[in-house]
Amino acid sequence: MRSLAVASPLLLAAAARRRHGASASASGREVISQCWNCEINQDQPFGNSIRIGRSPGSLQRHGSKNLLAAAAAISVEQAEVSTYLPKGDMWSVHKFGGTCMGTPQRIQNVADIVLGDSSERKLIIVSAMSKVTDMMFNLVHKAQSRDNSYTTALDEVFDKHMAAAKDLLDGEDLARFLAQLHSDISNLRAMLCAIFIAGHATESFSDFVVGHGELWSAQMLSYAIKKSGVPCSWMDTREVLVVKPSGSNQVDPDYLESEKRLQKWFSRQPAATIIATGFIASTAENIPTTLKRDGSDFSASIIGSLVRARQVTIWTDVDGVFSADPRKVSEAVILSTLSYQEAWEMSYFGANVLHPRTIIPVMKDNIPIVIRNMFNLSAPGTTICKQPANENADLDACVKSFATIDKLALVNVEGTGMAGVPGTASAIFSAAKDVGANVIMISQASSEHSVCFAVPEKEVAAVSTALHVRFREALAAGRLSKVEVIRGCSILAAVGLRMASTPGVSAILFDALAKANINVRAIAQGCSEYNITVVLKQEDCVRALRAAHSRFFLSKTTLAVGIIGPGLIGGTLLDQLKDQAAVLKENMNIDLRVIGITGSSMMHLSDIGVDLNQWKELLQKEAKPADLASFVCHLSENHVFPNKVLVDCTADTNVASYYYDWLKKGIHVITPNKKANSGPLDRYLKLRTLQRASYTHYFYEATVGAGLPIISTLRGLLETGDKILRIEGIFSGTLSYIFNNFEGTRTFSNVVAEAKEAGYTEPDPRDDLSGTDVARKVIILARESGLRLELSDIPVKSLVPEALRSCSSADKFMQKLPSFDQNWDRQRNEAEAAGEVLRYVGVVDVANRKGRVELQRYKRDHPFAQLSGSDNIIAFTTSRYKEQPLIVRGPGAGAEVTAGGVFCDILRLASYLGAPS
Ligand SMILES: NC(=O)c1ccc[n+]([C@@H]2O[C@H](COP(=O)([O-])OP(=O)(O)OC[C@H]3O[C@@H](n4cnc5c(N)ncnc54)[C@H](O)[C@@H]3O)[C@@H](O)[C@H]2O)c1
Ligand SMILES: N[C@@H](CCO)C(=O)O
Ligand code: NA
Repeated sequence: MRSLAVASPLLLAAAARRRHGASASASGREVISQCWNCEINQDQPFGNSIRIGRSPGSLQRHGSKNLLAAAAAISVEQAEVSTYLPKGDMWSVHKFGGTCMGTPQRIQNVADIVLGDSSERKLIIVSAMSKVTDMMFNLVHKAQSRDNSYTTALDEVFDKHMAAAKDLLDGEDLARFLAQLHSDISNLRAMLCAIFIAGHATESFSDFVVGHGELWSAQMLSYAIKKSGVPCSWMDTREVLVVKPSGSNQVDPDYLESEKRLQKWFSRQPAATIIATGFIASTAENIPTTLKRDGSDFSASIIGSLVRARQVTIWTDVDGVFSADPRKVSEAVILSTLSYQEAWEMSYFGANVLHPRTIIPVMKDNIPIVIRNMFNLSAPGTTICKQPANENADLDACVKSFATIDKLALVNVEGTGMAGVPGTASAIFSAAKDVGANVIMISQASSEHSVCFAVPEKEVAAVSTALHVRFREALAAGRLSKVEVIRGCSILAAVGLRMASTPGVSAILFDALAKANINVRAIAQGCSEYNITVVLKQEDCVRALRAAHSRFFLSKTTLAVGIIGPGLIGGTLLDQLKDQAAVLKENMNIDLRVIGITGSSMMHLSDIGVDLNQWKELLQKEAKPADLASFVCHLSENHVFPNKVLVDCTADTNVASYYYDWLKKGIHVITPNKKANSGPLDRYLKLRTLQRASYTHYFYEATVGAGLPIISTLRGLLETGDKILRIEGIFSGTLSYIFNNFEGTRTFSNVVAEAKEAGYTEPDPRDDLSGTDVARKVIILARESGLRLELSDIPVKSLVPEALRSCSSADKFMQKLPSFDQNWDRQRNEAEAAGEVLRYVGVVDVANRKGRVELQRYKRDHPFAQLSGSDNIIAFTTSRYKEQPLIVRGPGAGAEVTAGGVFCDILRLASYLGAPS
């Protein structure tokens, strides 16, 4: 005789009752023995099993339902309720999913979390260990396909749990668990054998097999908790949760009946910590069933509602609910709160939040659900609750999240014959329903000339055919002009409860899409206003998502920065940005992201921001050949960041020639490079005109006096109506240093080498010695003051010996310079004999519309003779500062001060863009 063993949790319950002193129903046992000729094994530590001594043929004859109904008979006849289930704030409910229960160590961590919760009463819902539910489904699948490898697959299930238990438990607890596991596995083996023979598993048989994963994980966790001395019971939720099937793959909880059963269960086992199985339940007839997809979350929510818990915490492996899919939007942020409706909307759109039905049970009692990361306990998680009343009503905060759905098609039904004709919409959608298509969004303009709706792309052919059939006559008669299908569409949805009744939200959304050059095919917004749905081309979807997300979620003063020329100044700037970025973000809400660095040979690009701690290595190891055009494209086509700036730290005329194009593209420009402002006048004027006419900014403070506030001082004077008469001074840090230090102790060429070494000179020091660099500064200030001068209009006294002007490189020049030292000694001695010093000065003679650059001798007590180091001194003589000029003095060259000046311009830009002051 073959022996088949079946364990029903309801029978387990009966045994549990016996352990607690209640008597099992004789009638229940009778039904079972009639059907199965079995004996109830009462020795099992948890629940029991029934040894069945009849051929498997009777399984089909009587059907699984009879068996399970028999068990029901036992369970329905219960002992009197003696202890009432307390309800309310003392309860906290936790749910741990399969990943959280994935290994013995994780189960122990779960136990620690549970033990760490100081709530008076705790109910913990657990899923099966990760992958176990799939393994169990696979067993059923194999058995019913008559694949006898189900037996080895069952061994794997056994091994997995045995290994986990051995790791986690010891002594008597381990022995009891293993005995139960053995017994369950042998029952399952028998049941699978029956399924194998029948070649078929009923849904309830399948649910019964599959639910074992939860039974084992719940028992293991309860032992693990007990091990630390805390009393703890485990609950087979099939004894408690009663659900009714409702349509395809859905069930509705029967709250009244479930509450009654929970009361009863609790009266028998009034523990303060209860570990309950997720996912599984039973029908009103006590047939095992499951809560279907994401069932454990649903279990937690239903049970949370039954005990009116203070909170339901869903533990998972992410820090909370993101504002958008983080795989698509690296900038996505964790939301601290979400209303029930928002969570609902988002989960509809495939955001991995919670299944919408999970929210319903807790929503009616306003019980918050908190999503927490079990692997990052420091993350506070996302709380899903009733909309907090005093939440900040900032326009940008109205949108909580963005979601997308791909692989859709739009169907557009168009024609003049629809307007004012009742029933057209009904006919359209009943045609869609008839072919089982799921309509995802609908849009109809009030002119009623067209109705458009989105369906999954795979369903559109059937919908289109159905519509052509349904409207054959209308199409033939011309009342409808077309039934059109547009494939390759996606939906972008913006979700937020506060969008309702807040003007301007959709304007911001559509503005962001427009700026990213994205065409919107259809729009829908219901009058609940929780959701704005936009249909667009699928290939635009991620770009649209990023553009919209960044517009609502990034700080308004997030700046994407492209650095051109990471040499002395550019490199120092990158280091300064690295050191200061966190402070700026924290204190001023300015988020600076360097998304590209290009030198003359290599460039490194990043979509979200280069790690500035290793920019040098990245530029060597993760770089591609430099290409300015694609560098600029990388910046301009980035739709994550709303504001972009190119910082030109080269001395290159060619790079400077592109500023106009960049400004035209809406990219701001900042530079210490003097070439654009001192280049051809017409180009300069064109650039400034464009800049004035647009809201794109161009800053170049470091072109004169490095970090000293020269340009800004001049602008301040001009803009407030002062009249500039004359600007004169020492504009060259290099030449200042040279003449401040050329005092007879070192040779002239030595001092030049020192200036180069100190980083004061231009890449080629001849640009300084020739006076060209000073002439450029004079031109920049002259033009700023309104003079229309060309560089060639400035007479310049060059200090570069005639013979060295054509030297092929800066290095060769430096090598040959010592041969001219004697000449310099002579000039210096002559000046000294007259009590004077040499100084190289620039003059902008605004009154006479002229400029000049010259080597002059000054008396030792003249302010220009008092300088040290690389000091610049600039004197503004104006209508207001006539008697005494306004003087700005300080180091006017060098890496730190120059990069600091460029950095200042970046922050100036941020404040123009709305950063706090
Ligand atoms: N050194 C100072 O004290 C000072 C002060 C004010 C202004 N500036 C200006 O700052 C700028 C940079 O000076 P620096 O001392 O850092 O020079 P640098 O030679 O050290 O750096 C310039 C960098 O630009 C790169 N480069 C050149 N052409 C390029 C191109 N077409 N594309 C990409 N990269 C390119 C070079 O490879 C180099 O890395 C110059 O315009 C200079 O006039 C310097
Ligand atoms: N080479 C320049 C740098 C500052 O523009 C100087 O020496 O002044
Ligand atoms: Na300056």
